[in-house]
Amino acid sequence: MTTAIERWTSDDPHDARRALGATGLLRTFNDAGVLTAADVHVARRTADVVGEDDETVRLAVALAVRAVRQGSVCVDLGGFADGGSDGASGAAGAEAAPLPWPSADGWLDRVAASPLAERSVVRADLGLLYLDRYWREERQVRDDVVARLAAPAPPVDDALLEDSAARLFPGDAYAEQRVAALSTARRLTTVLTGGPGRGKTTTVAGLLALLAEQAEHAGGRRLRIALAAPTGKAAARMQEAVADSLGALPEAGRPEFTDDDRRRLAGLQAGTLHRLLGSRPGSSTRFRHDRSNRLPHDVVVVDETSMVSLTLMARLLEAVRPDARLVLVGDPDQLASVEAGAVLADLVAGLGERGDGVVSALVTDHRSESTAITRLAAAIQDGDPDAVLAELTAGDGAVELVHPDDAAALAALQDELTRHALDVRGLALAGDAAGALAAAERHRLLCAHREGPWGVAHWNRLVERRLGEASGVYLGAAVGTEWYAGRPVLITANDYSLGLFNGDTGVVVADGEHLRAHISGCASFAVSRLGDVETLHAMTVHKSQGSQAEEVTVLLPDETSPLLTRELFYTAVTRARRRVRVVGTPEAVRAAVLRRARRASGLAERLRGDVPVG
Ligand SMILES: Nc1ncnc2c1ncn2[C@@H]1O[C@H](COP(=O)(O)OP(=O)(O)OP(=O)(O)O)[C@@H](O)[C@H]1O
Repeated sequence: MTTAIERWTSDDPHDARRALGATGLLRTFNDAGVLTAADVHVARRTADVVGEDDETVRLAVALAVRAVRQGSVCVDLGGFADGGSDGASGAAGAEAAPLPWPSADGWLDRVAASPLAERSVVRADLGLLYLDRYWREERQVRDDVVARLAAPAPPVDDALLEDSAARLFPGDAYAEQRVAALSTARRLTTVLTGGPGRGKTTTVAGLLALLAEQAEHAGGRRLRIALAAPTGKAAARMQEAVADSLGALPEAGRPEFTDDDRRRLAGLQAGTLHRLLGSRPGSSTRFRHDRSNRLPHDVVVVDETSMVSLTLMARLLEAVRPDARLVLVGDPDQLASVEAGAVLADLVAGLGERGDGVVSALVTDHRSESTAITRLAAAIQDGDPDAVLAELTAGDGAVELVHPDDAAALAALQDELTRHALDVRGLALAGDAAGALAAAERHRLLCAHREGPWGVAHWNRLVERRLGEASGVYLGAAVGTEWYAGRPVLITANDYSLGLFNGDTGVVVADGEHLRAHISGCASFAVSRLGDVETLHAMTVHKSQGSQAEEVTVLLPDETSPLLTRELFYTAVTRARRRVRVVGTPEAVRAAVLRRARRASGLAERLRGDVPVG
């Protein structure tokens, strides 16, 4: 039986992923780099406790643990036995030696009949194998969504709603958003999707004005609105964009927010989902607000929902009041959450086909200055590698493909990166913080990997070395030289005392004898006060989610990299506003377009099942 399953490899006999003392199938699959020590450990411990000796059952449990580690909610054991990919990661590795996969026939049934299932350690459902916690969470999300969809629609004054929608979403130019906003206003639970610049935030701003007006018109108290996002940076961006929309000067053909709208929405603040739900020290999966202590808000809007894991969605759904509106906003084509689940994509897949307005998709691009970038992103979404390659090689200055063996082009890229870094450094040395920040945000170098020749670490070092050579000083990771004027930085952990969020970016700027880090949209800090920072000459595509730059260079790894997926490529390309350069072989481009970052999950199927159409 052939296997094309992602494997780790290591020559180090002491590699921490090797499970000491493992035997039988667990040993074989650990040696082959399919399972890590943690997968094996959990399977062995739980099986030993209940006295389960069947090696194939033990292997199945280890694979379920592995699946969660890789972002899936469950595992399709049949997918392995069929050969081909594991269905979850879709990863490559076809040249590795064949593995002794148990026959798919009866494998899941044996697990279902085992004491491990009896004791609810694992669950077999929908032909999939779950660890108990994820099975519960998936069913809870399904049950809560179904209950919300079956609940009566919130009352609205239709005439007033239509009237105000015409003012807030005027004419043909805003027709798509008007339809979406009206549909959202008339429902308790909705999903609003769209890629970058499709007008999602504009729609949210108008929608909130509509809802606040409705509440006031109904004579009730002021509408309580929660704006939340998975990261602080995304929350800050939403707050800023909504405030910009509300405060925009009157202009013919544009949304017209009145002083009454502004009064009703004054003081609107966005925050992280964790903060909204009430983080509890020592627990990342339980919050202060839950089913017995619901959130007080009448409307809860969540932006960047693609980054929300199954667990967090479960916690959100149990905390939102059953009669409060919930609006989930995001781009289901982007990379999914770091933790297990692909909830937004599942909601869209499970509810989108109903065509009843629960899912509204915004498709018109209002931002990209380049139609070539828009076409490239669309071709990636369509999974059409020929169209993607045609777009990349059409000679449009806005999109470009650079072959990694093209030494001259790579040298030119390095020169350009150095020039860009020198520009930033020049402004930073001169103490021009605003100029340095703007220059730093003009270009982003995005990598799939952290390590290796196409990884963030390598390119950060390379740019620092060249910058140092050009500046005549040593700059870089060594103690005492890591802080320098012009160092672009990425904040990697929330720091509530400083008001800094994971994902914030900035530049180090000279202030007389001292160095200060100026963070975009935030204050400046003595560099000694910053703890969790990384250098940002290059960053991972994952970390770039939720931000855009004028120009983007994407370094694709070779086609065997398991990280190379359509979602990664799409996310990277859509970070660019004006120009995108892809460094990779045509084979890597093809592999990226064709390989889905599929996460095994049963949520879409559960939702497709028996949700009432309302
Ligand atoms: N119907 C429209 N006509 C013209 N311009 C629009 C329209 N809708 C939005 N815009 C403008 O397009 C830009 C992008 O809109 P918006 O920020 O609402 O998109 P978004 O989907 O939230 O983007 P992102 O996900 O990248 O934050 C904004 O400058 C906005 O003012």
